[in-house]
Amino acid sequence: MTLLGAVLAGGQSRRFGSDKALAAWKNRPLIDHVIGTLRPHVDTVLICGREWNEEISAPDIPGPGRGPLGGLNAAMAYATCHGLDRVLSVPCDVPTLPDSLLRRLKACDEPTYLQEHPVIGIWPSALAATLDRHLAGNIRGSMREWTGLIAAGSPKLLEGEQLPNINRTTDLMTLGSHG
Ligand SMILES: Nc1nc2c(ncn2[C@@H]2O[C@H](COP(=O)(O)OP(=O)(O)OP(=O)(O)O)[C@@H](O)[C@H]2O)c(=O)[nH]1
Repeated sequence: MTLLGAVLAGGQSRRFGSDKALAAWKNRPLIDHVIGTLRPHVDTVLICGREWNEEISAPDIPGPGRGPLGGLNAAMAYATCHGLDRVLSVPCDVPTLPDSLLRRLKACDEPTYLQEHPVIGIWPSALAATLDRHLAGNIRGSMREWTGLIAAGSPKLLEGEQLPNINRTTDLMTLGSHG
């Protein structure tokens, strides 16, 4: 089964105070850490909600302001158009995604998201039309609402798996140079 890796990289970064995808950690922007971790797991990487260097990118559908679901909708549309069976979505602000988590999600046949961070999930492209319709009727759909609608599975992190999510500059300081 073919897999599109979608890096959800739009949003406002209000809590961070500046564009957090570009914030440097270990001398590289957060988004580059995420791309580097995701790439070995997928057939194609798509950056959703911004253009980024030479990467393939797509604007949110139906437009900006819909939150992460607008980016996921763009990824589902891209996967459908390019004959990719599934989408593995990740945020741009978790620079140390555990490989074990990505492997576990890839092994799921049904739509599945991580309970602690619903932006991280695996979605069959066959759900593209359902998501598109859902967003067409919502001002700003929430991930929780979407996952409830499709009755997606929701495993938790396993012991030892950590997900340092960077929302504020202090989160980056807490992460330090380890991780
Ligand atoms: N493509 C896309 N991604 C988004 C959008 N909003 C948030 N994201 C991504 O979803 C992930 C989680 O985002 P949040 O931290 O909840 O939201 P944010 O807008 O980035 O930050 P805050 O303004 O502080 O809430 C991050 O990877 C964001 O880049 C959006 O409208 N479009």
